[in-house]
Amino acid sequence: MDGLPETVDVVVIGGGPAGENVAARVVRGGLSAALVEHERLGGECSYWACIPSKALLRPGNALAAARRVPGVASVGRIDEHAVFARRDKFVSEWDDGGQVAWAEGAGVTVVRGRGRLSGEREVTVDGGAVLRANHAVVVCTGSVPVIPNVEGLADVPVWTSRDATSASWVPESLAVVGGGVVGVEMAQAWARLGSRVDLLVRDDRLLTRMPRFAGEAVAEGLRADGVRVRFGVEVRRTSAVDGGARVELDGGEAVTVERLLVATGRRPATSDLGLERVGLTPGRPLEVDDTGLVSGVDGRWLYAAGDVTGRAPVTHQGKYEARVVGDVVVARARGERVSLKPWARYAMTADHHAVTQVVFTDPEVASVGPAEPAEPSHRAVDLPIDVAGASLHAEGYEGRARLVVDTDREVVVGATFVGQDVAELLHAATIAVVGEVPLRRLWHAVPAFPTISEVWLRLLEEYGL
Ligand SMILES: Cc1cc2nc3c(=O)[nH]c(=O)nc-3n(C[C@H](O)[C@H](O)[C@H](O)COP(=O)(O)OP(=O)(O)OC[C@H]3O[C@@H](n4cnc5c(N)ncnc54)[C@H](O)[C@@H]3O)c2cc1C
Ligand SMILES: NC(=O)c1ccc[n+]([C@@H]2O[C@H](COP(=O)([O-])OP(=O)(O)OC[C@H]3O[C@@H](n4cnc5c(N)ncnc54)[C@H](O)[C@@H]3O)[C@@H](O)[C@H]2O)c1
Repeated sequence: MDGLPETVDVVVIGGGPAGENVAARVVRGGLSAALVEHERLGGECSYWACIPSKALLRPGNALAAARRVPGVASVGRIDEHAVFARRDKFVSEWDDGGQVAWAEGAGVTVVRGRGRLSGEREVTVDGGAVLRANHAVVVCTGSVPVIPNVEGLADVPVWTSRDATSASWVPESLAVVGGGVVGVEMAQAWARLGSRVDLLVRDDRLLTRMPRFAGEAVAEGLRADGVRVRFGVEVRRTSAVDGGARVELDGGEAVTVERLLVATGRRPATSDLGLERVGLTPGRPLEVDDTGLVSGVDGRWLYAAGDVTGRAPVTHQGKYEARVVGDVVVARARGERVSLKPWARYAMTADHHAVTQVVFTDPEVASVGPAEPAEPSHRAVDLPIDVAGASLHAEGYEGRARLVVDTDREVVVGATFVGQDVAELLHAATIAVVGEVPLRRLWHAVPAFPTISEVWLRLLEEYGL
C-alpha cells in the first residue's frame, strides 16, 4: 500500500453511491478524503441493483406501452440478447475503471481493500495499512441480502438479486420468494424475458409498505404477464432435482423450477467492520442523528450514510444523507455550528417526512411520504387516474392516485401514484410535500392539458377546492 497518505482528513469505508458522494462533498469543501472499497467502486446500485434491474425492465415496459397504442404498425418481441447487451453496457461490463477515474479526477484517494475500524479515527485496510483520519470516519458499507433459514436451500441453485440482475440466459422457470420491491421487479423482468414465473408471497398482498391498491395493481400487471402470484405461502423446504429445485410450500404443494430467486429483504452490512472496537454491536444498523453522527460513540468522529443506517434504503436517500454528512464534516472541521432543526441546511429531515420511491414494474408505483393517513388530522384523497392525458397516453389506461392531506395545515404530506409511466409525476408531489405548499396555492399550479398530471386538479377538487 505504498503511496497512501498517513493521515487524511476523512476516511470513508464503502464506495457505493453513498460513500462516493460523501467523499466528493468533503473534497469540494476543501478537505482530503480516502475512499476504501473492497469490491467495485460504484457499489451494489451500479452493478447488481438499480442500474441492471432497470435495464432489464425497460424493454418490457416499452413493448407493453407500444402495444397499448392502436395504430403502432408492428410491435416486435423482446430480443433477450440485445437486452442483456444493453444491460452490460449500463454496468460497464462490471468494470469500475470509469468510476475510479471519476473519483480520482474529483480529488478522492481510492484505496482497495476491506476497511475495518481499529480505534478512534482509525481504519485498518486488508493487508495492514492503517489510515488515520484528522476529522472523521464515515461508514457507507451498504447492505447484504437476508437469506431465510429454509431446509435444503444450500443444495439447490439459488439466485440472489446479484444473479437475477447479472444473468445472461433465461431460465425456463423461476420461483421468486418475497413480494417486496426486488421480488415484483424481478418477477416481471424475467417473465417478460420468457421465464415461467411463480411469485411466492407469505403476506396477503404485495408491497406491504405501499397502499393496498398499489400491491393489487402490480399483482394484476404480473398476472397479465403470466406470473402465478400466490399469497399466504411459506417455503417449507427445497431439494435438488435435474439441475433445478423442488420448492415445497406449507400445505404440501410443491413447484419445480430451474432457478429459485430469494428476495426476502436486506440488512445493513455491519458484521465485519470492527464495530466492537468502538463499543458498538456488529450486525446492527448504525443509528445516526440527523447530521449522520453515529449514536453511542464519543468524540463526534464516526458518521454513517446510506443503507447501513437502515433509515431509507434507496439510492437517492443514501446520496442525500451523504451530501449532508459530507457538508456537516466540513462545517464542523471549520468550527461552524450545525443546527439539527428540521429542514435546517445540515439536517436529513426528508428521511422522516419525504422519502421517495419508484417501483419500476408495469404498472409503476411512485410514492413520497406516508402511504396511509398516520395522524388524526390526515385524510386520504383517492381517485382513479381518469383524465384525457392518460387515455391518450395508453388505450384503456388504468391507474390510481392518492394524496394524504394534513387537514389542519391544509398541505399534502404524502402521495402515491400507480399506473403506466407515473414515475415522472413524483417530483411534483415531493416538492409539494417538502415545500409544505398550501393547497390553496397549489390550486394555482395548473397542470398542462392533456397530461396525466391533470390528476392533480381532480385530486384537489375531490378534496373540496
Ligand atoms: C435488485 C435491487 C434493485 C434496486 N433498485 C433500486 C432502484 O431502482 N432505486 C433505488 O433508489 N434503490 C434501488 N435499490 C437499493 C439500492 O441498491 C441501495 O439503496 C443502494 O445501493 C445503497 O447505497 P449504499 O452506498 O448505501 O450501499 P451499496 O451500494 O451497497 O455500497 C456499499 C459499498 O461498500 C462496500 N463495502 C462494504 N463493506 C466494506 C468494507 N468493510 N470495506 C470496504 N468496502 C466495503 C461494498 O463493496 C459496496 O461497494 C435496489 C436494490 C436491489 C437489491
Ligand atoms: N425500485 C426501488 O427503489 C428498489 C428496487 C429493488 C430494491 N429496492 C430496495 O432494496 C431493498 C431490498 O428489497 P427486497 O425486496 O429484498 O426487500 P423488501 O423488504 O422490500 O421485501 C422483502 C419481502 O420478503 C418477504 N420475506 C421476508 N422474509 C421472508 C421469508 N423468510 N419467507 C418468505 N418471504 C419473506 C417480506 O414479507 C417482503 O415481502 C429494499 O429496501 C428495497 O426498497 C428498491
